[in-house]
Formats: sequence, C-alpha cells, structure tokens
Amino acid sequence: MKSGKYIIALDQGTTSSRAVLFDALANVVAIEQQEFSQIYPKAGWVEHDANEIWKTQLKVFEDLVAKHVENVSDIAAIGITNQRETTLIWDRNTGEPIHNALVWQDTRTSDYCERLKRKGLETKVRDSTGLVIDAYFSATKIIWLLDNVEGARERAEKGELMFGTMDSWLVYNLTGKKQHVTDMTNASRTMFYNIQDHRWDESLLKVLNIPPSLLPEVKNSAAHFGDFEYQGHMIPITGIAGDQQAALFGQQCFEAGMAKNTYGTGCFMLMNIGKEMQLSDNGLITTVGIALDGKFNYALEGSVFVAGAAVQWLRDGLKIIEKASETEQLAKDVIEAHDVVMVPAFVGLGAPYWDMYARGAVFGLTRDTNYKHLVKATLESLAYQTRDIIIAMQKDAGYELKSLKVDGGAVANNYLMQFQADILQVNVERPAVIESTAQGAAYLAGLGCGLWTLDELSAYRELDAVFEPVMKKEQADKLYRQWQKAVKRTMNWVEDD
Ligand SMILES: Nc1ncnc2c1ncn2[C@@H]1O[C@H](COP(=O)(O)OP(=O)(O)O)[C@@H](O)[C@H]1O
Ligand SMILES: O=P(O)(O)OC[C@H](O)CO
Repeated sequence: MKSGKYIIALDQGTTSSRAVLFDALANVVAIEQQEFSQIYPKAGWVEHDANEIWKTQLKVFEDLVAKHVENVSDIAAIGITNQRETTLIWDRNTGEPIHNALVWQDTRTSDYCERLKRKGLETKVRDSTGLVIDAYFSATKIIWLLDNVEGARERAEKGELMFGTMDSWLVYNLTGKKQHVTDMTNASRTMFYNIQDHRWDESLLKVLNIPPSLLPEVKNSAAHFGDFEYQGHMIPITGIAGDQQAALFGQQCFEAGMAKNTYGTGCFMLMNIGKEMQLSDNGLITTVGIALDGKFNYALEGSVFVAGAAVQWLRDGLKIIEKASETEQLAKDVIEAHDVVMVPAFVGLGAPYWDMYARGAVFGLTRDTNYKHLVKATLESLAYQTRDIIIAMQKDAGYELKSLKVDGGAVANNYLMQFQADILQVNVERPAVIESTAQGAAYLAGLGCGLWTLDELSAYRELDAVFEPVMKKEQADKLYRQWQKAVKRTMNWVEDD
C-alpha cells in the first residue's frame, strides 16, 4: 500500500450526507456529517430536495478536507455510496431537477405496481432484474415523474432530461455536469436492468414506456467515473456502489455464503451467493452484489423498509426522546416481559411480505404501558424483522448462518444487539468500524485507483464486540410467534382508491 495518501468516501444516506476520510491502510481518520430535510407532502410520500443533497454532500467534503487534509494532492481518489432507488430527473443542459427526488420509501406508485402485476409482468421482471414489482424500485417513480410533471414526458422523448439515482446526481455535479454514469449495483435497483446480460432491458423499458435516452451509462463498481476538480487538483472518482452492496464489500463478504445486516434508516441483509443468479422462493430479491472487473457476484437481499427510521419517529414524530442513543437505557429500564409489540410498517412492508398496503401498529397495550415500553418495542421490531429475513435466507441458501455480521448507525445500541442475538439464537458480530458502507466505497475507490489490492484489504477487519445469546430458545421462539401474529394484523390495511 502507498503511504501518505487518502481516500474520501462520500456516503449519501437516506437521512444524512457524510464524508469519511480513510488513510492508506484503510483506517477511518475522520468523519463529517450533515442531516438534510425529509419532505412528507402526503401520507406515504417521501421526497428529498436534490440540491440540498448536493450542497450538504459538498459541504461535508469541504469541511473534512479543510480540517484534516494538508495537501489536496494527497487525496488519491473519491468513492461514492448512496441510498439506492431514490429517483431524480433533471434537465440535461441546466442541471436543474424537474421535481424533488422520490425516495425509495415513497409508496405513491403502489397502484401503478398493481397494474403492472395485473398485466402479468411479474415473471418477466423477476427473470430479468431479480426483483419483485414494488413501488420501492425506481421504475414506477420515473413513470410518475414523467406523467405528473408538466411537459416532462415530451422533454424526455426529445432527449432533454436525465434520470439518475443519487450516485449519478453526485457524479454529474462533481464533474461539472460532464458525466452521466452509474454502477451496476445501483442500476440493478431500477427494475429495468437485466442482471444476467448486464444491460438496460429494452423490452421492459418499452412496456414501462421509459425513454432509454434518460438513462446513465453503467460501469463496474471500481471503474473511473470521472474527475472532481478541487482547488486546482483533479481527484478521480474510482468507486461507486449502492450503500448495501458497499456494506457487503466493506464487511469483506467477498465469498459466496457470507452475509451482513446493516441497520440504518432501513435494515438490509445481503448474502453473497456467488457467480450464478439464483431466485428466491421465500420473498427475497436477487441483486448485483459485487461488480468488479473480473469478479462478479450476485447477492440475495432482504430489504426491511423501516428500522432506524422507527427510532427517528420516536424522536421527531412522538418526541419522546431527544437522541437515538437514549433508547438503549430506556429499553433497559423496562424489566418486565416483552408484551408490547410494535410493527413499524409505516411505508408498507418489504421483504419477505411485500405488502405496500400494510401500515404500522402497536399491540399489547395495557393500563400500565408507558413510553419506555414503546421505545423497547421499537428497538425489538428491528430484531424481529431481521429474524424474518434470516429465516427466508436460510431456506433459500439451504443452510443455517452460524453468526451475523452487523453494521450501520443503530448497531451502536447494545440493548438492540443483545436482543438480536437472543431472538436469532446466533452470535452477532459488531466490527470496530460500523461505517461499513463508507468503508466499502473507500475499498472500491482504492482498488479503482490502484492504492491497494483485494488481498491486502483482507488483512484489515477488526471486531469490536460479539453478542452471544443468553435467552432460552423456547422463549425466543415464543416471542417470535407473537411478532408474527402482530405482523399479520397490520397487513393489507390501506385500501386502494
Ligand atoms: N444508538 C442508537 N440506537 C438506536 N438507533 C440508532 C442509534 N444511533 C442511530 N440510530 C438510528 O440509526 C439510523 C442512522 O444510521 P445510519 O447508518 O446513519 O443511517 P442512514 O445511512 O440510513 O442515514 C437512524 O435512523 C437512527 O435513528
Ligand atoms: O440510507 P440507508 O442506509 O437506510 O439505505 C437505504 C437503502 O439503500 C434503500 O434501498
């Protein structure tokens, strides 16, 4: 490895923009972070202001460099990782978005999805993209923007507009509006990228009525995506991956059978399944896992839409906590059994249920229930949702996971981690660096610019803690049955107009 060099990972998450500085041994040196606005125009709609995303992302980069980097020429490369699926369309010439970005959690296109299902498109979508038809993915969000923003479809047909997920949007801005690119992991979340042939699926685009001229060029994840000119220096962008695939890479799940679970806004478990595409029989999706030149692996994914977001709801919606970290002690304060159950189906349910019409609910309330019970039930919902996914994944894989690698903001919570180990009855391994997402982007960028090799990276993975189950199996199974009962009662709640 070359000393004296840095990699900067830009981690564009659902709730914040982060910039993370890594040294030449892939250690985290410093982090800058800024939250940005969550816009909820109607029930079930979630938007982001793309200009605010670009501004916060640039600001954290600038602050990081000003505080910690003496010579900009020491920045060997930039890696980008991002919330996936979030959909933006902007003007090719001015770079102005035609509308706020529609966030992955936005369910306004549920009825479009129903129509696609009624047209019998499920098998075609699944065989080509590995996905289920759901409002989660970019395709129906693009259709909504083209059909609802005045003049958009006409402009798109004339080639005047560009579509991109947040990685494309950042590269476009970083390169002075020169590059319109994405990587395979992000492309695989659109619902019209053929993950076997590695190309946009023309026949799906035709059925969906999405003009191909909107689409970015797709590259592998450690390609050269363009250059960012900063203070007179050209910094190459040599790594891009969707945040969950980046975390898979950051946790060094390089081989088939290795899995990780990331607890951020949502919760996403990915298992590397090797070079052969395998479809799930148990409600998971298949996606591009690792896409390097000469090394390509698929992953099975269980996507849970609301995890840390439920903790944010306690803070911003109910206002019963001020900081997410308070939840650990509040949950520990409740000594009695786990009889309050919270199902955070705020935006429907993702894997393995795929119910766009489910909504959140709290069960088991009694006269002595207080806010601490609700906090505890909220944390526990993350662990139960993870058990839902692990069961599906083990059935698909045909063997049992011996331990679970975790990362993401919410794994700082020791109560949650212990309860997770208890409810799964397996060890939960928390790494020293819980920023696996940024780490993955940095690994990719460093590979892309030749700062290190895959073999060198394998030497660098330190554990912070291993949580071992202490709860009896019978108790864990009983609690999980209670959870399953609660989930059933939240399903199919909202009625289609
Ligand atoms: N100590 C904690 N306990 C529980 N949840 C937490 C804790 N710290 C952060 N979180 C939750 O984790 C999420 C932030 O994690 P992060 O990985 O930064 O997410 P994202 O990349 O989706 O923005 C927030 O939703 C927050 O509520
Ligand atoms: O922002 P995160 O970390 O919750 O990740 C969001 C996912 O990429 C959505 O698919």
